[in-house]
Order: sequence, then structure tokens, then C-alpha cells
Amino acid sequence: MELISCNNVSFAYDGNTVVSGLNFSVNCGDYLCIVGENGSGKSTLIKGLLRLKQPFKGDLSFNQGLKRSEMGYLPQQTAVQKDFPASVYEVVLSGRLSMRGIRPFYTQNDKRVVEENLSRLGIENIRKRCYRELSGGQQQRVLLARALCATQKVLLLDEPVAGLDPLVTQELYFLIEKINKDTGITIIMVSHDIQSAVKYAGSILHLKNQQAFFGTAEEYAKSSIGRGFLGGAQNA
Ligand SMILES: Nc1ncnc2c1ncn2[C@@H]1O[C@H](COP(=O)(O)OP(=O)(O)OP(=O)(O)O)[C@@H](O)[C@H]1O
Repeated sequence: MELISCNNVSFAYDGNTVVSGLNFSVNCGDYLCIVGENGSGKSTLIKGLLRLKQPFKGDLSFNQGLKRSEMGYLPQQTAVQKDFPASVYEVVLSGRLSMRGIRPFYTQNDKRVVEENLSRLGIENIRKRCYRELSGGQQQRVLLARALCATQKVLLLDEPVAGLDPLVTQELYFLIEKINKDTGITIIMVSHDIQSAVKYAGSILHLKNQQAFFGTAEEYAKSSIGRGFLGGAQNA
């Protein structure tokens, strides 16, 4: 069932188009990787999917009543976020803020969802630790648990493994794959790690300021653009 559909969509800043010709759809339970070089429009599309930016042209529609507040988001990590002075528990609990609305307190259900996600990400035992004292891999687990607290439908992940060592990167990919398979949550991930995108994702969207490819990961690996990019990644 189609959850998100994008028909001839372009995005622009001040009338200058930065990405165009977007024609793709995301079904419930899909695992989509968005790839492309720096400046190709990936983050702009993520802003569009989060409804923080309107398409300049075309039609971007969200089906099955998918609300913005039902999309969990793990942003690119900034230096300020890495230094956030709160406990692991507080950071994960803050994922329930959008559900809380105007209620001044968290409910038992909010706390139950937090426990579920602390356990799912294997971080129950570090719940009292200060977030900024954790390793990069632990911080990403905490942010993933936080994003999961906000959704049962879609997770948007913007370069979740950037800056992590190979072992921690693998662990995070396994976790994301498990979440997708066990819970059916749709994954939309921006990544520069093409090898892993092809390995783990079901479909690939390649941007070059326009849509250069959309199809299955298998088709992408066989395509000339995919082979070119994979070759480039291998030689990088
Ligand atoms: N707020 C903005 N105002 C004007 N132009 C912008 C703005 N944000 C991005 N752009 C431009 O839009 C284009 C696409 O940028 P975007 O950040 O979406 O690319 P990206 O693929 O996510 O890049 P990266 O891999 O470096 O994160 C770039 O040319 C960028 O300079």
C-alpha cells in the first residue's frame, strides 16, 4: 500500500530549482535509501518529506492518514547535538513530545513506549548516563530510540552512520534492518555508504539534482549509474 507518492516534484530555494523530476513512491514496510553526491538534493527532499518545505512544482502526497507527527526523524548529527546536557532517558522520552501535544505531563503509555525502545536498542543499562559522555555509536542508538518513540509508521534517517567506525556501523545497520523486519516500520535513509545501501535497502533513489534512478537495490547494482557509483565508492 502506498504511503508516500511523489509525482513530478521539484524543490527550489528563492525560485531556483535545486532538485526536479522526482517520481517515486514508498510503500508500507519499504526500506528506501536516498543516495547522491553532496549538494544533489537529498536533505532538501527530506525537508519535503517532513513537510518543512513545500514542493515548488508537482504533487507530494501522504496517504493512509500519515501525519507529520507520526514520522520519526533522526537528523544529521551536529556538534551542538553531540554536546546535549541531558540523560539518555530524558533524550529518549523527548521523542514523545509531539504525541504529548498540550498535555503538561507524560502518560504511563509514553513511559511504556520509552521502555520498549530502550530495550529494543539495548540501552536500558545506560539510561542514567549523560548523553554527551557517550560514544558516537551509543549516541546514535539513543537518537534512534528517540525517533522510534515518535512513530509506528515511518523512520527518516539522515546519514545515521556518518563518522562511526566499521564495527559500530555494522551494528547500527543490523538494528535498523531488524526494526524494519520485526515491526514493519518503513525506513527512509539518506546515505553516502552505497555498498551498504545496496546490501540492506530494498529500493534506491539516486539524486543528481534530478531523479537519476529509482528502483530496487538489485536493479540499481546492475544499472550503469549504480555500477559507476559503486565503483567510485570502492575506489574512494
Ligand atoms: N536554505 C537554502 N537556501 C538556498 N539554497 C540551499 C539551501 N539549502 C540547500 N541549498 C542548495 O540546494 C542544493 C541541494 O542541497 P541539499 O542540502 O539538499 O543537498 P544534499 O544532497 O543533502 O547534500 P549533502 O550530501 O552535502 O548533505 C545545493 O546546491 C545547496 O546549496
